[in-house]
Amino acid sequence: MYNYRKVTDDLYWVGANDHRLALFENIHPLYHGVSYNAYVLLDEKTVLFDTADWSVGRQFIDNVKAVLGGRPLDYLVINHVEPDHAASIEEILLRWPQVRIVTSPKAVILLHQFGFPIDAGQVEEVQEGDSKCFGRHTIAFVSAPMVHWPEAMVSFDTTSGVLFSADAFGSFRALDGKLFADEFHFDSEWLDDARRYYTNIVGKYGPQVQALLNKASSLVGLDNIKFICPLHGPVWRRDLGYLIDKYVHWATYEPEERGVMIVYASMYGNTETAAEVLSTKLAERGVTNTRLYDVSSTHVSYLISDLFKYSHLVLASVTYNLGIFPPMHSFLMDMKALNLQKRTVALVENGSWAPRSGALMREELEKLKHMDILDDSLTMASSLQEQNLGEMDALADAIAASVNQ
Ligand SMILES: Cc1cc2nc3c(=O)[nH]c(=O)nc-3n(C[C@H](O)[C@H](O)[C@H](O)COP(=O)(O)O)c2cc1C
Repeated sequence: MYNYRKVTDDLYWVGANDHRLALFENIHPLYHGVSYNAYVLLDEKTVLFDTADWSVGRQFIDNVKAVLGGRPLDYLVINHVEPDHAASIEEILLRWPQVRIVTSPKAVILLHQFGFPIDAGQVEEVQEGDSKCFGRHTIAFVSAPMVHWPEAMVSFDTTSGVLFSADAFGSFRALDGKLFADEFHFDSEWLDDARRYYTNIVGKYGPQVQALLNKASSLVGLDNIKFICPLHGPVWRRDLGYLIDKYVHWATYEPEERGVMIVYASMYGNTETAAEVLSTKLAERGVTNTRLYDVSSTHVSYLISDLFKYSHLVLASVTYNLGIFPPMHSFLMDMKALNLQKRTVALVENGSWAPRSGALMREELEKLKHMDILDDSLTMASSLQEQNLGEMDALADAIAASVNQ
């Protein structure tokens, strides 16, 4: 049974929701599912923008057929070839063999690599600056390299102001029958999923996202964008500035809020206690926009997401066989892989015979850009003791002063 949604008078969402996938990209946990979005434009010509993951292929095809209502499918525009969007291409070609494919040259190479059987004769390659008229609507194509794959492009309908944004502006979480961001309480229901999606999937490519935002501004004009139709998550038709502002923060690695993320690594609870005591002391100094995480039981995608949100970070770690506690080391490696920068960091180390974690974490943090590592730190010997409380107070003072700057 079809279940499509009308976006504008002649544009339809024909995607579908997946609630069964446990790990997105086989890495990132999904507790609220994910949507795979595709769109059909009914102009003089009919145009499908992207397809959907194989897992929702039946629903997707039902939706496309229902919207076409017996009309042929004339064009398939492929903005992004990642299999969670391109997997159903073959199904489209089998059902509408005369369809013509409009995509970037790099996408053609990847389509062949993935074994999606496109015929050279049915492909129309487009470059940045090209546009194509489908009747009433003219679509301009803008390359979006490494947002987040090399072949990615976005398509802008110069007639209706619809930006088909590929994976840009996407989000985890299924749509569950709704579609538009204004049909949700986005801030409370979606923002964390949208941030966790961007920071872990696209976060490394801040400069490339900034380049795309600048192109959208110079080539298209942000005021001319009336709808944002991403490949995951809600469609935006109002308050686009809210979403673009979030992207500007995330792409430039500027924190959204002045607050403190305390991430601890502890085996027997002593370092955990120290992290709690620090959080208490921060609260007593009026710093209450804080979050406390156990690095062992929090999936790193959530830690990365909140690190893009908050201005300050405390890393409290045991020493483990003369090294950093492995889950804490993994978190540091993920920060580096995602180009994380521009944060103020405080360090707490614990060790029972040769504490080293603080120095080792500092070494890793110094490899990141624009990280301000506070001089004040704390070294514990197995557990927090009376003689440590002076250092702990000084550390809390230094963090509070920095947050309140
Ligand atoms: C397997 C293991 C390896 C450890 N390796 C070191 C080490 O190399 N150097 C050190 O000073 N302490 C070492 N410790 C002690 C811890 O760093 C820490 O002091 C102790 O676990 C208490 O902290 P916790 O209660 O937060 O786990 C180790 C502890 C364990 C269980």
